[in-house]
Amino acid sequence: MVTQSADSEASIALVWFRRDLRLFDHAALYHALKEYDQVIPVFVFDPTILTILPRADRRVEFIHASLRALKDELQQAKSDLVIRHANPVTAILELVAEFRASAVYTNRDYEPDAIKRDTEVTAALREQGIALRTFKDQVIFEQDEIVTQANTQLAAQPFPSLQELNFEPAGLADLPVQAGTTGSEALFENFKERIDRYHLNRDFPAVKGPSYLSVHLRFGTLSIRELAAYAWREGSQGAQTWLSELIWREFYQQILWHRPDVVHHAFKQDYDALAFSNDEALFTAWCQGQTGYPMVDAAMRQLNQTGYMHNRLRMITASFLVKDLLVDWRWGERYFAKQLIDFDLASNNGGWQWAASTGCDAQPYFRIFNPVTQSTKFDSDGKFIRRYCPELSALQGKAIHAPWLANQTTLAAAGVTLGVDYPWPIVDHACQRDKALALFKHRGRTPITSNDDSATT
Ligand SMILES: Cc1cc2nc3c(=O)[nH]c(=O)nc-3n(C[C@H](O)[C@H](O)[C@H](O)COP(=O)(O)OP(=O)(O)OC[C@H]3O[C@@H](n4cnc5c(N)ncnc54)[C@H](O)[C@@H]3O)c2cc1C
Repeated sequence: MVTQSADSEASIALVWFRRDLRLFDHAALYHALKEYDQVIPVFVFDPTILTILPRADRRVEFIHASLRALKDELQQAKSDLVIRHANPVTAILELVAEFRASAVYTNRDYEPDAIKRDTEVTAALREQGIALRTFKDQVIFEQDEIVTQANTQLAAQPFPSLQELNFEPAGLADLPVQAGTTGSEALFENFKERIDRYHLNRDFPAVKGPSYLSVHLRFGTLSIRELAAYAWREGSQGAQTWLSELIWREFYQQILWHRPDVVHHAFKQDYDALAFSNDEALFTAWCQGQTGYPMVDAAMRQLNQTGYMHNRLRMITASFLVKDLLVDWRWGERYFAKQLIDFDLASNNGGWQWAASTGCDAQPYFRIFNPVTQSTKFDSDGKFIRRYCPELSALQGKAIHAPWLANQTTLAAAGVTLGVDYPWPIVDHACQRDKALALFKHRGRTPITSNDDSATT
């Protein structure tokens, strides 16, 4: 498919992989293979991004393992992946010179920093008379394209270890997350057996309802077109609901593209003035899963332990942080960004602004999730809570959702002493809800009363 030892007559293009770590249905690769005699696949680890990450980062480990798989696949096709650890502008220019390439093909990335990087690379390449050709690949409404083309042998290229990149393993091997296209294919095959029941099961964190494909969508170890086409063909109610979720992802990517200011500001600009109290102790308790609200705590511990959180729980914990703890949604957004393996700027920002009622098409501010009602509704027998809050596992009945309401006998029978084994609630929901309503209604102006129209869900 791909060659390095270019003969002087052959036309050569680089294909620059970024968040599209696969060979199947890859727009830039498809076009490069069609238009050039020889194609050199390359990947660049950008030190500017890597240096701000912790040394053990599950995402870096996922990318590293997915690159290993991509490289193996290319080597089986008598090709290879060329990897550099350098500033992308410098690295791409050097690779162009090294391989005497006359074009660079890549798939578009819509994040503001990526757009800036690509603008710089485009300008630097233009000075050399080289084009950076970019393609839509991450979005749904694009044709399916299948890549098959054989070519000559490529000399073996080195593969840097995590240590050489100044990282260490972050425990990915202990999680049910398999990198690369092998991982995405196995998950997707499994999900196909469940897709028809997706609309029934997707909201219950103790049930294997969703696809768990988000990390693969994030790093392009599967094709969004393949998923959308499958759901469309399948056509069942479950498949249609799932397709609409894929479209939410698309929607948030479009928002980020058209309104890059949402990275730092509320989409609805008058909500930028919200005067959150930002209590650091409350924020820390939320991060650590020690709020005294079992559903919130189980969710935060799932995030901390696995790098994943169920969608229903992302909504509950985000709402709790903003509307119960009165902490700025950007604090929570940043914490999720650090912890989620599937962290995606567009979806994370969109999800947080939705929950905080500051976003486009967000839930109205007076809809405030009641964490106990949500818990009773979506984890009725407490199975999910018991998995992540084992100290509560012997609590029976409704007490699992609100231990502080249980009588002393029930708590003692379950071996739970509040304040010792498990925290008392760090805030009173009813009281905080009134404060949140007043805060949102007056948006930074002096609150007068909290006698608002409201709804509780
Ligand atoms: C506060 C908050 C933060 C979030 N942060 C992220 C994030 O950083 N990265 C991320 O991929 N998703 C994020 N989401 C969206 C959603 O929670 C996850 O995509 C989903 O839980 C991933 O699990 P899954 O792959 O099993 O989803 P499934 O239910 O199987 O859905 C399939 C795919 O559709 C897309 N999708 C589903 N729901 C949404 C949604 N509400 N918004 C955008 N895309 C969606 C995802 O790509 C997902 O993989 C966030 C949601 C909220 C409320």
